[in-house]
Amino acid sequence: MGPIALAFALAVLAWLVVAQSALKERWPHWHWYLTGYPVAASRVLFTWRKVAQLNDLAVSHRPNRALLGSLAVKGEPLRPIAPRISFPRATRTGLSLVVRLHPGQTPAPFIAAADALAHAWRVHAVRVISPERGIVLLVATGGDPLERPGLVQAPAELLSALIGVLESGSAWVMNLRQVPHWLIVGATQSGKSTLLARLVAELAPQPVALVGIDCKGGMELGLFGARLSALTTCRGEAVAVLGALVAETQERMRACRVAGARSIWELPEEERPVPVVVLVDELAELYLSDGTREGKAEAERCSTYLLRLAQLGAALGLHLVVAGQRVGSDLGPGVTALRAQLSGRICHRVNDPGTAEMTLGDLNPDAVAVAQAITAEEKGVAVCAGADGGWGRARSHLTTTEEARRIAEQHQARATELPVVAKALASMEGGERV
Ligand SMILES: Nc1ncnc2c1ncn2[C@@H]1O[C@H](COP(=O)(O)OP(=O)(O)OP(=O)(O)O)[C@@H](O)[C@H]1O
Repeated sequence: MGPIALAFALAVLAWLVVAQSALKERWPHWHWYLTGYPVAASRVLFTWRKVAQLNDLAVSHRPNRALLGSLAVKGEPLRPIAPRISFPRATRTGLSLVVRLHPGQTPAPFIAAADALAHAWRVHAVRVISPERGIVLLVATGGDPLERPGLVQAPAELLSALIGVLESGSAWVMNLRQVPHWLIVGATQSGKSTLLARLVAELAPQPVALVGIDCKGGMELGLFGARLSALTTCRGEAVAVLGALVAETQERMRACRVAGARSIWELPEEERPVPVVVLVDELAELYLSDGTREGKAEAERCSTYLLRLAQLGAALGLHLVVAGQRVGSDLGPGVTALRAQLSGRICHRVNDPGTAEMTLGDLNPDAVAVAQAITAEEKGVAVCAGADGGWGRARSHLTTTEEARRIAEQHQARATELPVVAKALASMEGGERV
């Protein structure tokens, strides 16, 4: 090959490399269709029989028992047959294929083999769905969809917030009417505050009162001060506000009883009190006592009030969103009881396995392992679990501090006054706190 031909070949190669990385950056799905899909589809077709046999997905049509003289012997029949699969179909983020189950098979062994399939096909993950009896759909995702999550849409609903994107590519929505209370955990710099900022930005335009409890001096929630109906910056104030909110639940209960309603949502619209979302940043600040008698009493009162709000709040339009770096029974006996009431769970990267276990362990042990695998680079990535037992990885949309402040100021007219809370805070300023 002459030097000119060599230079030309190198130039073409360099151009291909640049074009491919530009394609990956700007149109990732086209990059996948042209380069990733053909390779992955061939792997699926060439490896299916072997992978099915190794993972007990293949069955034999012959019985696994036979008579040997007067003895019945049981064993593994030779030549098990892998279930039939369709040709892998390309999707925007991966591929999918249909498996027709043999009689007697169920989707369970396919679910157990999902990880082995992902490794065999060298894809990010394989999900197993059974859309109809006798059929299993294997959906493979080529790369991690949370690395560069696209923008998604969700219908606007009262008390519902579009938080980000789920691993499946669909919208990650926090709907407080469906799951009334949430626990959010994550180590420092994992993305908790960004998630809270996103939640405030989504709730700010809605007719909802927001109460901030931020005992780290109001450094995090203070940004949204303009849109908050109340903000407490120390535990003394938090006790007063939480106590006032418990009194508010009693008042709402009385109103419901008089009207013969079982929740505020059954009251006529003009009589319905405004829903309240209480945001707590750093749960530990409310629970840890400084050893003094007053400190202990304050922590106990916080714990009792939070538990009371979590128990009664759902039907009365009072919702808790509690965030913290660590959650463990060492914070106090009330923490485990509170966790049981917070049915929505979000676990970012955590420093200790105990916190992941405490957040997700009672819902799904597999979710704990996935949460522990979140790395420090995956900021905003979390495992999210709802009341229905379903869970998955997700990533919040990045809402900057500046954006959140701007949205809060834009909607400050919606910061409804809560008279009982204002009274409790005023009485503190007037006397107890000095
Ligand atoms: N969804 C996201 N996508 C991209 N970057 C994110 C996302 N969420 C958070 N980050 C980035 O991660 C960094 C830390 O986020 P954040 O302040 O929310 O963490 P945190 O858990 O609240 O930390 P701390 O407890 O120290 O306040 C920020 O610089 C933010 O830009």
